[in-house]
Amino acid sequence: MKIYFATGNQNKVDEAEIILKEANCEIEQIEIPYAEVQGRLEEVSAFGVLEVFEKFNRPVIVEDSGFFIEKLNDFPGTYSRFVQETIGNEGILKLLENETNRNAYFKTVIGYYDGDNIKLFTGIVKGTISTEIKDGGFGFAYDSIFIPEGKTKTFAEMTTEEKSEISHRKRAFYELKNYLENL
Ligand SMILES: O=c1[nH]c(=O)c2ncn([C@@H]3O[C@H](COP(=O)(O)OP(=O)(O)OP(=O)(O)O)[C@@H](O)[C@H]3O)c2[nH]1
Ligand SMILES: [Mg+2]
Repeated sequence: MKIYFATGNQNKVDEAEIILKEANCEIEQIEIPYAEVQGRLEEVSAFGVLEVFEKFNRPVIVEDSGFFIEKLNDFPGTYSRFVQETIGNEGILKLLENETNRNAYFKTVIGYYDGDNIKLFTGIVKGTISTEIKDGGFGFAYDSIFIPEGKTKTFAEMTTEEKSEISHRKRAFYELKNYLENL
């Protein structure tokens, strides 16, 4: 089955392809921009997929993800991209300097629309923020400061395949796959 994925983020496409490889799903990235409403991930994905469908007229998905830090009241959340591009991981580590509560999680919400009904598929992975940047050359954005629970390496120290075994994106795309297989 082919899934059209409206995103400007190649990292997401690469991970989705790895996640769905053995499910004979083909991912085709389409570059149809959409407004990201100010709100929760669910709202960004729901409004975004409607806007993309209006222009594309075929079943399509969008994905909105965010990084949520417990001690900072779930900051940066839906502003993750802006925060990554401004203060970056060094800034996040500065905000958490000498902080013992380093709990954080990634969340992905995929919005799917085929003209009939909108479906949202969610994936969450909990973990902690490292005390220093630990970059093994993999991943992107916050991956080099995020240690998923039960692991000792950051996402950026794991290969994309290893990350995609447990990531928020894996969990959301598997929910989508299961839904599409039973359509
Ligand atoms: O370390 C990370 N590991 C991940 O697995 C991950 N997934 C998303 N993000 C970051 O969170 C923001 C999402 O924003 P986002 O969902 O709007 O994506 P985006 O704007 O990059 O692409 P698009 O799909 O909207 O075109 C952006 O800063 C992404 O870099 C991640 N950071
Ligand atoms: Mg975005």
